[in-house]
Amino acid sequence: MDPVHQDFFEGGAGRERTVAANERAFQRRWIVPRVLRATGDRDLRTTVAGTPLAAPVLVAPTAFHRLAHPDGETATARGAAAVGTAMVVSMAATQPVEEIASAGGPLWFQLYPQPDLDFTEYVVKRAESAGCRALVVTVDSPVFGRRERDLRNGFTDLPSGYACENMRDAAGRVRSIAMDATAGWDRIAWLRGVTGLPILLKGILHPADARLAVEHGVAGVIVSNHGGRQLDGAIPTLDALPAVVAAVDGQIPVLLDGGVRCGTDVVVALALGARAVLVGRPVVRGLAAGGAVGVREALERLATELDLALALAGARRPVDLTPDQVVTR
Ligand SMILES: Cc1cc2nc3c(=O)[nH]c(=O)nc-3n(C[C@H](O)[C@H](O)[C@H](O)COP(=O)(O)O)c2cc1C
Ligand SMILES: CCCCCCC(=O)C(=O)O
Repeated sequence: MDPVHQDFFEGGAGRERTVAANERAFQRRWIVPRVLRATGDRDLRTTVAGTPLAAPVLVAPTAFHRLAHPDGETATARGAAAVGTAMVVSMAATQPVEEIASAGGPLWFQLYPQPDLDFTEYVVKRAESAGCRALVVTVDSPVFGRRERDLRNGFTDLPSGYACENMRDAAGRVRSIAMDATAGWDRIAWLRGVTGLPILLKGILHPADARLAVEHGVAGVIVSNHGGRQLDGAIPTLDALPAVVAAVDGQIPVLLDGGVRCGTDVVVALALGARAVLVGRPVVRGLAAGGAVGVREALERLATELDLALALAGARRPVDLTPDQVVTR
């Protein structure tokens, strides 16, 4: 991969403290296994916002897949479909959502709230028509994070021949993605009025925001700091998870992303109350290494490791894990 593009995929905001801390937070957790629990007949399946998943690991929305592999987002979707999980298509995808949907697996669509409401509605309807089953609204980006690597590399736009294909308006012109610092909770109420799709908010870290999310009728929250690409110094997602889980009090599912790298990480997040996790960079690395097959292998490896870790931790199903099975040292 072009090292400039690799820096885009791997990098984060500021001094990348939060990027590193997301992974480190998992290193500080230890699993306390239960025994003699008859875990022979394991079942990894779960359902989130009406979408059945073969395992509680989804593909996080990440931008610009054609820079990682010529087959782009369609290859990622094929890899996700092969393992029976959902891909969240980024608003900054480099292929049209209709084409990505041809892979056949379940898709959700990620949206940055745009200041132009008519255009926002147009994009949402397009995702709906393409068959997306949920809308993931990214709420941690009122402005764009300062990505030092990209600034150093002069990477400010897509190379010619690439575009954010889901930002085309009705006339076929590609709009720039705006970060809308004017958006408030009323925007979520407005979105609920324009789509029947379940809405999940991505980028929740504070328990008070989790409660507001419940009050605004969303179908789920994703505890996320955008993989450390927005607010450097933001709390690692695993550290934020327990308070968010307590705040929603079982009323809606809580998902988590950031730093999930292996099956035992998934076990820890599930035990602390996440219904499922999403993975960003591991999927992009799989895509860069081997297209759809690379994505499939990255996701398969996580599912296989999760299956093994569940058995060894004494759980037959993800819901059998309990918070007392994780300690922090
Ligand atoms: C290269 C890259 C591009 C991303 N693009 C988006 C995006 O378009 N929309 C979004 O909501 N989040 C985006 N994210 C954040 C991811 O959805 C996710 O929160 C994060 O990658 C999870 O952390 P992980 O990479 O450690 O798994 C991006 C992350 C990366 C690494
Ligand atoms: C203004 C371009 C938006 C691309 C956003 C992709 C993204 O969220 C990221 O973290 O990178």
